[in-house]
Amino acid sequence: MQPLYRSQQTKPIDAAAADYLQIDSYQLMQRAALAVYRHLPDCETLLVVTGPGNNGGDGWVLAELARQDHKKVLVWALQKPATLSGDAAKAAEDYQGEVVYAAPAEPDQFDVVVDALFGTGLSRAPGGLYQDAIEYINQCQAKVLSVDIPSGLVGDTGVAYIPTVQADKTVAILNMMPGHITADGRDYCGELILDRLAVPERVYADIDPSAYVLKQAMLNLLKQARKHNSHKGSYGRLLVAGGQHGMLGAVLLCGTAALVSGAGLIQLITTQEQAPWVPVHRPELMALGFTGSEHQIHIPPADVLILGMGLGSSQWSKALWQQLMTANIPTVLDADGLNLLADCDEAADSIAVMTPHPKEAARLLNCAVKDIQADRIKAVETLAKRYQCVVVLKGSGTIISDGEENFICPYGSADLATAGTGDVLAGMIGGLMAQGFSALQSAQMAVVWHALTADHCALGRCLTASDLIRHLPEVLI
Ligand SMILES: NC(=O)C1=CN([C@@H]2O[C@H](COP(=O)(O)OP(=O)(O)OC[C@H]3O[C@@H](n4cnc5c(N)ncnc54)[C@H](OP(=O)(O)O)[C@@H]3O)[C@@H](O)[C@H]2O)[C@@H](O)CC1
Ligand SMILES: [K+]
Repeated sequence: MQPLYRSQQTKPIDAAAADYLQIDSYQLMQRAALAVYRHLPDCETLLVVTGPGNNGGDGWVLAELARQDHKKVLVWALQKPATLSGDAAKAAEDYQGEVVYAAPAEPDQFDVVVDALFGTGLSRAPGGLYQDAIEYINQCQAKVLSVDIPSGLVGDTGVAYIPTVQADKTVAILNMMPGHITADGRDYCGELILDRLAVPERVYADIDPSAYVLKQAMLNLLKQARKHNSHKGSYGRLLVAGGQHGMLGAVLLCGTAALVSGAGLIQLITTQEQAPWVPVHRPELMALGFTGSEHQIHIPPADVLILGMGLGSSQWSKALWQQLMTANIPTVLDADGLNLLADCDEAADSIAVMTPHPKEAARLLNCAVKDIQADRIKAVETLAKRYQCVVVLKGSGTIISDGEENFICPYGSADLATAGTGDVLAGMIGGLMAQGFSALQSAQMAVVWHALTADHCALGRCLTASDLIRHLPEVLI
């Protein structure tokens, strides 16, 4: 899997790469700039906006390459060459073309704008001249290409400062960062290209990544034929509990998704009144009614429990939650199941996977949603360590953590921002666990499958959770 590194890991990566290529850091910068230049959209005229560090250095080198390639180039330097240091100073010195130190008039004279303001060294919100430059870039009609990362986007977290360059294309050099694909990253990078400068991944074997990118190929496991000599009992017994009055849809979506994911036997637990309606909607699902706190539920044998979708927070909800959480069944905890967990101090040993969205994560960690989004990796890791389980933090660039390693999904889109898609995901995770996949593997495969199905449907805002379930099989063909 593709590793993602934090900014503090990029210096050792650069050093290891230079060492492997047997070149110095300036030659590495030249290779980086050439790599970015190769991805430049077709153009005659370009503006290269350079900042104070080595990202700016890449820009100066790229500008010289373009000049030598007979393009009409203008560098807009936010920092005078005399104030630059190291490789960036050398790059500015080697540039033989035209330079300006203020915003060029007529921004629409350029075919392409290269954003070389900040890379991995961004340390605060861009203000003053830098803010003006980013706003200028964002107003240009030209195609915008960002060097390494859009300026203003924090590589470690994917938080986009206001303003951040809105790139059409981003060329990441040597390595990618979590911020390229989680939180705001996908909204700012445009087309994302990684250029490793022909340095193999093994060169960084000693450097611990912050996370890995999940891959479509993980789904190959689900494409394998099942043993001919098997039966429904071979694929697990699953309980799906939740759906207080008026919320039957949540457990139906979850149970149906588990069914389509291949789980053998599925029983829904909902209110006494709603239980008879379950087979009417989905004859493959069995149902059990729970009347309330005075009802000691006879819990059927189960390999996995999925708890929380539409569960609510009433006495009925709490009583069902309490009984099931102490039943010692490996549990996928979702939605209101997580909110009830946040309200209690009891140990919850049976949780195998939890699937919070940022608001649920914030309740569990007793902080604000913006604190979760400010560092999604830290949040998911903290939850995984605290509850000793696999955590799936949903949102743009869903992150999975088992407390040791983190995995980010690069697929999916805002098409999934619709009611019930979370219930579907929980059903898929539990459905895969019931078939014998580990909690981590189930979470990884379900997240990728769910996201790719949305991409495959390409229904935009018209996608519904039911569509998603219907199209799941097509991604495995
Ligand atoms: N090393 C190598 O071999 C290679 C590196 N490569 C390239 O280098 C890039 C990393 O370079 P970098 O470390 O110099 O960081 P970079 O992002 O250019 O800027 C840091 C400067 O910006 C400043 N600054 C920060 N925030 C600011 C703000 N809001 N407003 C104003 N100033 C602000 C900060 O100042 P300070 O925070 O120290 O006050 C510092 O002066 C990397 O992304 C890649 O493109 C490639 O060529 C491959 C080879
Ligand atoms: K940049």
